Amino acid sequence: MADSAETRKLVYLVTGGCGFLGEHVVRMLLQREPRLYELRVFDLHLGPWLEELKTGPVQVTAIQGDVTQAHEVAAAVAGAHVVIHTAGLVDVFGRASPETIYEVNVQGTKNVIEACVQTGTRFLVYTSSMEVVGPNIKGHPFYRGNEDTPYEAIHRHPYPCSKAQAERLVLEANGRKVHGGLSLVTCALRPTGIYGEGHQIMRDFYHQGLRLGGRLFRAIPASVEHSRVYVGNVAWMHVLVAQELEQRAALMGGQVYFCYDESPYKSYEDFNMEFLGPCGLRLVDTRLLVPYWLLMLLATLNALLQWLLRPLLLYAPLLNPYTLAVANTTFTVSTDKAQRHFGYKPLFSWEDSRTRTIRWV
Ligand SMILES: NC(=O)C1=CN([C@@H]2O[C@H](COP(=O)(O)OP(=O)(O)OC[C@H]3O[C@@H](n4cnc5c(N)ncnc54)[C@H](O)[C@@H]3O)[C@@H](O)[C@H]2O)C=CC1
Ligand SMILES: C[C@@H](CO)CCC[C@@H](C)[C@H]1CC[C@H]2[C@@H]3[C@H](O)CC4=CC(=O)CC[C@]4(C)[C@H]3CC[C@]12C
Repeated sequence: MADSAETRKLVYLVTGGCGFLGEHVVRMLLQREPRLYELRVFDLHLGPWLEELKTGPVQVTAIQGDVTQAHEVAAAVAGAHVVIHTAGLVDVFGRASPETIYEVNVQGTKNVIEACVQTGTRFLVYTSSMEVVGPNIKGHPFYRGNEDTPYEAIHRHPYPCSKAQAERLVLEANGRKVHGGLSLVTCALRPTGIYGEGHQIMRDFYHQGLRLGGRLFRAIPASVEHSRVYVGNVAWMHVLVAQELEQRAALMGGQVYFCYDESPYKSYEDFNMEFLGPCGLRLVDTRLLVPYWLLMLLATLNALLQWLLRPLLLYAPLLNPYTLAVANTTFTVSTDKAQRHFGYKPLFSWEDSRTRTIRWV
């Protein structure tokens, strides 16, 4: 029934569609959007897995392109009903320069907005981040907060600064007239730390644990809690928002939503052990041996080494003053805004999310 030509008429574009989150959004759209006629997957690097999707009832169009190039973005957006903009440079390790991070995250987002306006695309869903809120440079905890919780969102690092700037542009664009005279409807989703199949840092921790004889060493107190969210639920929330934006434009346009599910609040390391434990690793408590000041010293040394070695090679370890500060600051969200505004309920239970992630690791 859903495969008839009359029901399939929507064209979606997913930027960053070959990334960790983007791939899940693409697959979720194919499973859960029966009105889909064409799915355009736009990315700097296209994945070989896209080929297997081309045999289904939906026309899957792979577009190799760069969001920093306005003409490439406009060509991809032209004729799309909905754009889900997940493309971004996720770098808190100093791999890319601040200029490149801004170019991709801010200019890239500007290009997407302008392309919607020029070509008449009305619905834009932006993948923002919890990082636009915090943790801030003062290390203030954000405890069980929601979208309206007051918090001093002051940042210095290029990644959160660029995400905050891009999110503001997207929200300000809500209501702009697009080609044809109708209004643009935008909203932004703010995932907390995403985990699940394809989460590269989780694999890195796993391999590090194997190298250390099946052990990982606790560096952060167990009392520092983080919210985490399963990638399948983040993808589901994007699909649902995209589907509901037209009907609920007045309510949802210009809004931000944290992405949440039933994953437990835990420290970053304890949460990772939910998956790495069943894969044979154990977390050794060495916090009394490695006090915080020593970790900070190591993180600062890493930053110094990165700077000194930059002319010769790229030294970008996981530990630096910024990642240490994020890992060491409580950031948990507790909200039902997405449920109230567009009926979101997690598609995957915590048990499901955990099992799928363990299987992948
Ligand atoms: N991973 C996480 O925990 C979180 C991620 N986010 C956001 O979610 C989005 C997706 O992140 P991930 O999937 O984790 O990252 P990712 O790096 O796996 O995916 C990003 C995708 O964007 C593409 N891309 C990068 N530069 C591009 C350019 N100039 N033109 C076209 N495509 C380009 C990359 O090739 C990649 O496929 C990002 O916007 C990120 O800021 C938000 C919160 C948490
Ligand atoms: C001190 C180390 C000892 O084990 C642990 C270092 C862990 C860090 C690499 C991660 C801790 C928190 C992560 C960030 C957080 O989940 C929020 C994020 C949101 C985003 O939008 C992008 C990714 C990230 C910044 C994420 C990156 C990795 C951590 C800093």
